Amino acid sequence: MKTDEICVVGVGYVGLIQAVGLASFGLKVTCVDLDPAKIDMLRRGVPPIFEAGLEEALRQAIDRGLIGFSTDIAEAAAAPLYFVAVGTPTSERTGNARLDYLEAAVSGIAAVAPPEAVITVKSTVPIGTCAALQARLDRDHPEKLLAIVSNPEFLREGTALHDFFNPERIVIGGASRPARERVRKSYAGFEERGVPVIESDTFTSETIKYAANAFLATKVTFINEISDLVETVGGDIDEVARGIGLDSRIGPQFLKAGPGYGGSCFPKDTLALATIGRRHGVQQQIVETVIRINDSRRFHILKRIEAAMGDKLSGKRVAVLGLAFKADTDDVRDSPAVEIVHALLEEGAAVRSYDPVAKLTVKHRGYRQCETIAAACEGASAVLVATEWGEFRTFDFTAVEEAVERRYIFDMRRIVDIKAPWARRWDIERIGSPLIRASG
Ligand SMILES: NC(=O)c1ccc[n+]([C@@H]2O[C@H](COP(=O)([O-])OP(=O)(O)OC[C@H]3O[C@@H](n4cnc5c(N)ncnc54)[C@H](O)[C@@H]3O)[C@@H](O)[C@H]2O)c1
Ligand SMILES: O=c1ccn([C@@H]2O[C@H](COP(=O)(O)OP(=O)(O)O[C@H]3O[C@H](CO)[C@@H](O)[C@H](O)[C@H]3O)[C@@H](O)[C@H]2O)c(=O)[nH]1
Repeated sequence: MKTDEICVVGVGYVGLIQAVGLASFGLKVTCVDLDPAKIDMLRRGVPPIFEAGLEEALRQAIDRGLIGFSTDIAEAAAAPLYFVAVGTPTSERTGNARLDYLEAAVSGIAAVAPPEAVITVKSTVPIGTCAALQARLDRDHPEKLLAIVSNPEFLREGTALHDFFNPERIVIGGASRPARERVRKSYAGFEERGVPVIESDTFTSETIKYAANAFLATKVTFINEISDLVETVGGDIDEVARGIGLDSRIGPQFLKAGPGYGGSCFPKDTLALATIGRRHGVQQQIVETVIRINDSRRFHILKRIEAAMGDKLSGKRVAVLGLAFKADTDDVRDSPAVEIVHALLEEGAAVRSYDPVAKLTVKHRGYRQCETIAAACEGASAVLVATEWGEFRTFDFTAVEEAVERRYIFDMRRIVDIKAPWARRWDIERIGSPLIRASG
């Protein structure tokens, strides 16, 4: 490896995008991941995740000879710059983010890295983590003068490559100015385009990441509560959202009412922030309330479905359209759709699901994954739209009218076309709206 090369450790949703993105700038990137199956796929140019544009970008990087893959960190032994993007999942015991993957990765890097190498933490980590890692490196490898830099990631799944190439800001935290500078240089192209760069200490940069996610989760939770109100008092939640979102102080994004936030980040990061607050005696009351409201939302949805189905789900068949936590991704981590599938099965319902890309590994007599919307709807007493995939927006439910047991849709994403001719023949209930009965 040449000394101007970069090593990315942990090539999941974040690391792989980072690696492919940096390679597209002409930088030479070595990717290291513990998972041999993932590395094997990547070597063959096959992305282990579903993400728009990723396959093409990966193949280009391979063809240009700018990206390599390994399960062995020693193969990246001369890199002056490392990016670490390993998972930091919730600890069941503490509620905080687990750091064992990160600590193992940083120890592995420190053992092989050349002197003065920079280890950049892209993983989302509890405030104080980077300072603690720096202290550990200074103690265990004093002769190497290794530097930790915090560089949180803000990409969204489903638009990850687009977000990598169009960041709204770059945050670089670290005690060492030359180390921050080295990370900053790898993003030079963005800065030339006017993307703001925030340089700070690591406490600030780690807090920015948690505060951003907690704020967005709060915004979603706020509109969901207003949506509950609209369901009862009347009105249209999408118009309410538009009406407030046009106020530039509020902004239009993250005001789509739905089943509650999910995914691998918001639930984990809000919980971690609340835990960090408590640990430091500074309770984050807004975030704690947001978590509580969001957690109870799935129960609220289930109650509405139960009420519409005559209070008994046992023995009934439900079609669930969508499994991913949102559209355009295959990620099912903390997916509201998946939680609803589990809840329905627990209530004794039989569930058939369909998702264009996401797959579930649930083994249950009452559960079947289908290859088409029509197959999922076969014999259903309720059709639940759980993820906002484009094909559900345009689907003509005339095609399944004869196949279903009852023409009833519960739309958790407010995307089915209620103005379409077929919609008059169905009972349609949506988050944020009262039941619209079939008009014949
Ligand atoms: N997914 C997102 O949208 C997103 C966005 C911003 C930030 N983040 C944060 O980035 C981090 C990574 O998230 P992700 O979704 O990419 O996770 P992921 O689970 O998709 O990928 C993590 C990868 O790290 C590998 N790994 C674990 N320990 C390793 C080690 N010691 N050496 C080498 N590889 C190792 C795993 O095999 C896995 O492939 C998390 O902290 C997350 O909170 C995620
Ligand atoms: O108006 C909205 C917007 C989002 N959501 C839900 O909120 C969750 C998160 O959505 P989104 O933010 O689009 O997806 P993520 O890929 O989880 O991205 C978030 O989490 C990442 C990991 O930290 C950050 O990098 C991103 O900036 C941050 O948006 C999902 O369940 C969405 O369905 C809504 O219900 N209504």
